[in-house]
Amino acid sequence: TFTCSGEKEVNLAVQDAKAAFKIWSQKSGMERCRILLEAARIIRDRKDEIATVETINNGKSIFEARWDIDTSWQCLEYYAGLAGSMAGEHIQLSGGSFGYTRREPLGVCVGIGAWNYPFQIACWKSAPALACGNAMVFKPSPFTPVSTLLLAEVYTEAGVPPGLFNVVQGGAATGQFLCQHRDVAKVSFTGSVPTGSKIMEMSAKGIKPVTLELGGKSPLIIFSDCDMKNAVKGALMANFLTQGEVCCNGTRVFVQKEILDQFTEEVVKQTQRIKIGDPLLEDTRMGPLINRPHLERVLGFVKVAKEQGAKVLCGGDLYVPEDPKLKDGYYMRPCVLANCRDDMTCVKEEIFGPVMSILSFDTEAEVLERANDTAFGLAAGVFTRDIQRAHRVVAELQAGMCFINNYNVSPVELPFGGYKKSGFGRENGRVTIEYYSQLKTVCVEMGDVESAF
Ligand SMILES: NC(=O)c1ccc[n+]([C@@H]2O[C@H](COP(=O)([O-])OP(=O)(O)OC[C@H]3O[C@@H](n4cnc5c(N)ncnc54)[C@H](O)[C@@H]3O)[C@@H](O)[C@H]2O)c1
Ligand SMILES: NCCCC=O
Repeated sequence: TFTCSGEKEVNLAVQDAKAAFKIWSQKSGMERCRILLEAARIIRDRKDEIATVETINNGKSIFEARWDIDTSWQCLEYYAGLAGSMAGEHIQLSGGSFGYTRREPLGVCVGIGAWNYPFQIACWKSAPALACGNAMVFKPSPFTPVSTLLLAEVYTEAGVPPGLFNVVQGGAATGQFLCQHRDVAKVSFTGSVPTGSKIMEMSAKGIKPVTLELGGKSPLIIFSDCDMKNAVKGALMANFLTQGEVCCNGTRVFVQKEILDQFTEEVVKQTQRIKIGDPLLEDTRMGPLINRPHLERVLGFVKVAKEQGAKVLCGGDLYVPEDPKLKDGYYMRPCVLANCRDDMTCVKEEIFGPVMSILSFDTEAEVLERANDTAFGLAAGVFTRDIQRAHRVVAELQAGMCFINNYNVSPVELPFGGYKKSGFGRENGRVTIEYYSQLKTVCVEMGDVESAF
């Protein structure tokens, strides 16, 4: 049980972060690099312990939580590597005068996280922020408050100044205090579209830049010339990681008519094999959903899908594990829906649960139009052996993160983020440095002032 941080605690956290910023921002990139590398090493060494905490925090399988922790320390390593090479430009002007640019940190940045990847989100935000010389106050979701505290412990042990990475706990009210705080220079948010819109509004009042990593309803397009085995594996990866609670999931699975039956049969077979149960057991691949209201919401989507004419090929109902201690857990069986149409609720709205909707298509032009017919634009995927078609199709897809012949892999070297209502700004990759720093231009006169007066 955690106490929500109120205005007083938020003020203290920001004040402390501000003091730490003064020290941290004066360090050289190489000094910051060494401390971030040490933090990455500590996470790697404590991987099993942190993954266990994450599983208890969120409910995802321990198998998957370990992947999350890997992409977390890798992110710290990646930005540690960039910290030492951040530099401006020197620009020669006439008469020996010149200009130069300095890449400077923003100050105290705020990170606000969702509950599906608590530790990973905190790392994906704090690593580039700290690498650029900023401080960060982070608020995890109140549904998953625990693992981010371990990250604060790790940074402290690695040698960052006290308060450089501060954690406050709470929900909307705490988040609002953070966004409205006058000493906060930037807000990086991961969560739903409606909350993202509120964050942007609050930040606009203080002219604060924002990064918004929001929801999605991403298309996965399977052409008839695909490698069937990989396409089926890709569809499962696109729908059932973290109990389907993944922002970039490819939940609209468009399958070319010629292979619809074969693909569907294989997907259903594999989905029914997913081992559901105690997420701390090594062979479990799907744990419980985040909480009871969310479970009921997801089951509600399946009910509406049936009413609108979809056919449930498997799952979509409550699952009660044999282990009596799990009988009240928020489990459901992963669901595959067939006979879906583009106008159905299950195809239009983000469900954020283990529900795959299969749709059929005839031609490339048709599927592209249907795939892009959404207000979201987070991710998209295509399976085909025709390499020209693969690149032609992704060039047309309105999504920030596109996969060819795979889905939901997260190399930290690649920028991640959305188009349209799925947000803007990026996490990971070199470009994210731009979102956590500002450019100062210095113009140097080597001669006399040429005055108009
Ligand atoms: N694009 C991405 O990278 C990404 C990653 C993970 C999750 N998501 C999205 O997140 C959503 C699920 O997460 P959620 O239910 O935690 O989202 P949410 O929007 O309900 O909450 C996200 C965070 O915002 C805080 N918050 C809520 N109201 C706030 C307010 N008015 N002011 C400030 N902070 C406020 C919450 O306490 C939480 O920490 C899904 O839509 C999912 O797609 C996106
Ligand atoms: N591993 C990336 C997941 C982000 C979205 O939920």
